Parts: sequence; structure tokens; C-alpha cells
Amino acid sequence: MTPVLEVREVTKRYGGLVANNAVSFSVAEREILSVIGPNGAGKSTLFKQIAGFVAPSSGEVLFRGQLISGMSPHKVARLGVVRTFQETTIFRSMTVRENVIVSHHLRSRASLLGYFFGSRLARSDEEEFARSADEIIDFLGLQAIRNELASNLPQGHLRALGMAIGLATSPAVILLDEPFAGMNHEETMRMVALVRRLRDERGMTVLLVEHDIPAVMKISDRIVCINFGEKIAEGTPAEIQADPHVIEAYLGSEDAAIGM
Ligand SMILES: Nc1ncnc2c1ncn2[C@@H]1O[C@H](COP(=O)(O)OP(=O)(O)OP(=O)(O)O)[C@@H](O)[C@H]1O
Repeated sequence: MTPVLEVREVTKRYGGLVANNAVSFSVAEREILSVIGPNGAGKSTLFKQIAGFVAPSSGEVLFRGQLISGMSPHKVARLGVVRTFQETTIFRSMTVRENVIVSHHLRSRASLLGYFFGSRLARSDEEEFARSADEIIDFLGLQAIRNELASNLPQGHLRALGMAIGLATSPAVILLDEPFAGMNHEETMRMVALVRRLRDERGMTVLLVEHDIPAVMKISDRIVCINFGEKIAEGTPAEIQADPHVIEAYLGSEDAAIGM
């Protein structure tokens, strides 16, 4: 089967620093794949290149066979590859529901400006977007904060809103940047279940960058491990857990052992 996403020999240099060095891997439809590695390994840089926030120095990223590396994040998102949590646009003076409605305009025929100025085309989309926004809010269990201003939300809810905004565009591939960061065990388990539902109920392919190794082991179909910008291992959670290169990378870092 054609992979939904292909990362081919992606290299990113910042001056003399090589943040990613010829990283290659592919992701199958409806797969949950995690990218792990010690601090500064190059995980965020890799995600930014997949989602269009940063252009590779060399190499390419393909989505269903189409070249997407070098495109703007907006174009990449329109095609169906969306990164959430960091650098997500949240309108602080709008409510949760309004934010999710507005985000639908990324895939709309009418422009965002049309929404603000009430164009006819925008008005015709409005009802559908409101219905879809309510569905996403229910899906994520955010009913209680539906009408809360974004500026009043604590960090955890802001992250959930970031996810809601990502879902509003109905992506085929969603990239989650440290979805479990700062969460206690119970919250993490809830998020693990939610990510599985994205795949099982919405047919999405999920890529995540995450430091919470036990959660990664639980949730991932496959894991790619990078260290000093290079891919050092790729495999199932059991394979990664037993890989000597991975163990060595973690033992030599301040992330401590790859404790599971
Ligand atoms: N815009 C930039 N300019 C210069 N160097 C950068 C830039 N972005 C990242 N780097 C460097 O590239 C390397 C990889 O950084 P990156 O943020 O991708 O790592 P990471 O694995 O995501 O780290 P962490 O787990 O700590 O978030 C680091 O040495 C970082 O300092």
C-alpha cells in the first residue's frame, strides 16, 4: 500500500549545526507513529519540515505521493497534514466554540475575511461549521468550556483547544507535538484513549513527538528514534525497547533511562 507520508533523506542545517541528517521513514494510513529521542535530537525540526513551517536543506516529504516539503503550512494543512499544539493560532478574544468554527474556514470555499465581513458564501457555510464545531467539542469532551473565552483557559484546556482547531480541518494526518506534556497519569491515559479514537473513529493517521516513553510504548504502532539529528532505530515498541542504540542514546542523556 502507498504510504500516506514519506520522509526521504531529509536534512536540515542551521549554519554549521545539522539538526536533521538524511532522515527517512514512511508512515502507513491509519498508523500511530511516534518520534522519540533525547533533548535536542531534532524531533521538532523534523515535524516542522513535515508540516511546512521549515523547508528542508535537502531531501523531501511526500503526502500520498505529492511533494509537500517547501510548501507553506497553510497549503500543507489544506492538503490534509496538520500540526497542532505549538504555533496553533488561537484567537484569545473568542470563545472555544467560536475558535473552532473559525478554524473550519481553512477548508472552506469562502475566505476568512469573508467570515468576518459576512459574505454570502461564508454565511452559507456557517451552519455546517457550527454543527461540526459542536461535534468536535463533544468528541473532545469540552462541552463545559464551550463558551469560555480562550484568554481564560488554563494550559491543559488550551492544548485541547489546539487539538479541536486541528480537527476542524479534517486532516488525514495529524501531527501532535508532545500531547502528554505536563499531564498526570490519569490525564495521559485519557489523551491516549482520545488519540486512539482519532484513528479508529475518524480514520486519521497520527504522528507524535513525545518524551513520555511509557505513553509512547502504549500508544504507538511504530516508533522512530532519532539522536543527534540521525535516525538510529525504527520498529515496534518491543523492538525499540530492546534496541541497544536506543538504550545507549537514552542512558547518555539527561532524559535518563528509557524507563518503561
Ligand atoms: N531555528 C533554529 N536555529 C538554529 N538552531 C536551531 C533552530 N531550531 C532548532 N535548532 C537546533 O537544532 C537542534 C534540534 O532541535 P529540535 O528542537 O528539533 O530538537 P528536539 O529533539 O525537538 O528537542 P526537545 O526534545 O528538547 O524539544 C538543536 O540543537 C537546536 O538547538
